[in-house]
Amino acid sequence: MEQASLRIEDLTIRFGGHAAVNMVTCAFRAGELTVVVGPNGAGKTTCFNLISGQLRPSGGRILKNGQDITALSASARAKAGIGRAFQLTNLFPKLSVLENVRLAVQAQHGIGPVIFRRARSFTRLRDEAYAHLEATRLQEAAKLPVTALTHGDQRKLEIALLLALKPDIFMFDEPTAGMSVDEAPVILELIEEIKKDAGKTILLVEHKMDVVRSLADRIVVLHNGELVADGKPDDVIALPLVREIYLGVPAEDAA
Ligand SMILES: Nc1ncnc2c1ncn2[C@@H]1O[C@H](COP(=O)(O)OP(=O)(O)OP(=O)(O)O)[C@@H](O)[C@H]1O
Repeated sequence: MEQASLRIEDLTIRFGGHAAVNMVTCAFRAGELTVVVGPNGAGKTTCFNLISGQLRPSGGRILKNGQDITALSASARAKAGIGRAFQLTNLFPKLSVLENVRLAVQAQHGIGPVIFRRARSFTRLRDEAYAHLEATRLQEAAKLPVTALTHGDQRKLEIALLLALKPDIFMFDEPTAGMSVDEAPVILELIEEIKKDAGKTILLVEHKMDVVRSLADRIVVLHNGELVADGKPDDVIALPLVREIYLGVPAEDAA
């Protein structure tokens, strides 16, 4: 069988006596979009935090392309290709949207935030940054300071910054949360675009069932920190256990 691009084994974290993620084992493959679902408090975000390195597990391990990355810091994991769309905290608020993405592109090329000696390389980096703004439909906001962005545009910028890092594993935690009905489809189309690249592995935490159905190749269900289902969307959604715990309806009443 094809080697998983990302594998978690017996992943566990306890807060006090409570296991927020409990012995979760799961493999993710390139070319596959897995949606992680589960009720509030199921452990989805905690699981993401463990994979991206914001939290250290109490037990278990994380492998990327067969290499154990459990001991790596969050930034080392990002460099290793694990890309997570984050709330915008590391931005330069006085700089424009384009400049912020350009700095991310520059960092990905291993160039620090230095004054440019060569106009040509500067132009190349800026063009690359602009392409990410086009992909996220942010080109009209290119010159705005990041503080002037609407909530929806901030979420798009998170994804533009993620694209700049060129990860091979993409992690999105409710990417359309708080977006208007006009804006959400842009993000979903963008995720569809990323999905076309067979080399990319995508993990998505999502509550909205229409989004889950339209994007998922596979669904993993967490409940009380444990993995309770893992499989093809139709099969998982049809499971009585999933209908009860996730949709909150007895199986016979589910539409
Ligand atoms: N830093 C922490 N300290 C203590 N408990 C925590 C911490 N982080 C998460 N938890 C607990 O772990 C459990 C899982 O939380 P988590 O946020 O991962 O759930 P979730 O599935 O993402 O829920 P939601 O859909 O509401 O975002 C919850 O009981 C939560 O209270």
